Amino acid sequence: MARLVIVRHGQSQANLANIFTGWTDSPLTPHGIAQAQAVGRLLAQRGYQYGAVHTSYMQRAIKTANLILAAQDQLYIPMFKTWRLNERHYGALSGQNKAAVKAKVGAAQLQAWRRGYTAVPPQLPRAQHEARYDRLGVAIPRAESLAMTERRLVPYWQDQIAPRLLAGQDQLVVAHGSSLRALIKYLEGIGDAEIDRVEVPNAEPIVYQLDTRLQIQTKEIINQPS
Ligand SMILES: O=C(O)[C@@H](CO)OP(=O)(O)O
Repeated sequence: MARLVIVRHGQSQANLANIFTGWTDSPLTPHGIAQAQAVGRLLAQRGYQYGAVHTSYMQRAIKTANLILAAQDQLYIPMFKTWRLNERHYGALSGQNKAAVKAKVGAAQLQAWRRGYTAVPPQLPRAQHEARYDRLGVAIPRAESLAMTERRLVPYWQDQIAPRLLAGQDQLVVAHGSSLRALIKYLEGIGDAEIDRVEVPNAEPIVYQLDTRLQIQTKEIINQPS
């Protein structure tokens, strides 16, 4: 039996400004840094020890992971960074204010893009070049639905996270609202029509106890004391 701890990054500048983020590399706010440190202290109190930590190519997740590990005195553990844990790519919505988009397209369309499973946000006319992805040999998406996000995330789960859990090592995953919704959908077998009800707040760890076949034994959401 092994433990899987998943955490969404602390508040980013884009979160604070109510801006669609996606693959935009928005930094943590001072509040986001404090949230990440508080998560680390909470997990330290529980004495969790990880075999490895997995995070994305985005600084808000990488820094949150490091702040958590620092508070747990586990900065030494292996950290794996993968584009497959990146936030869902928000396409042409990236960088736009959520309230302004809602005023333009209406609440129902906004909700479909934000929380639906198959809705693809408006695509960028061409994929943006970013040096960090050059060596990966993958096409940067022009926009992603949650379903597309799940499809690119699951191979990483199968290749890198599941084998370590099966070996009995606890794992920490620090990622994003919708990349974690995709993982939760996959792990819990949530239906396509039900996933719109799943929200993953910043810096609120979810702890799964998994059996030797990686079936969920227990799920606990750890709320930070406000
Ligand atoms: O902007 C984003 O990339 C995500 C997460 O912050 O936003 P939303 O919750 O609207 O999908």
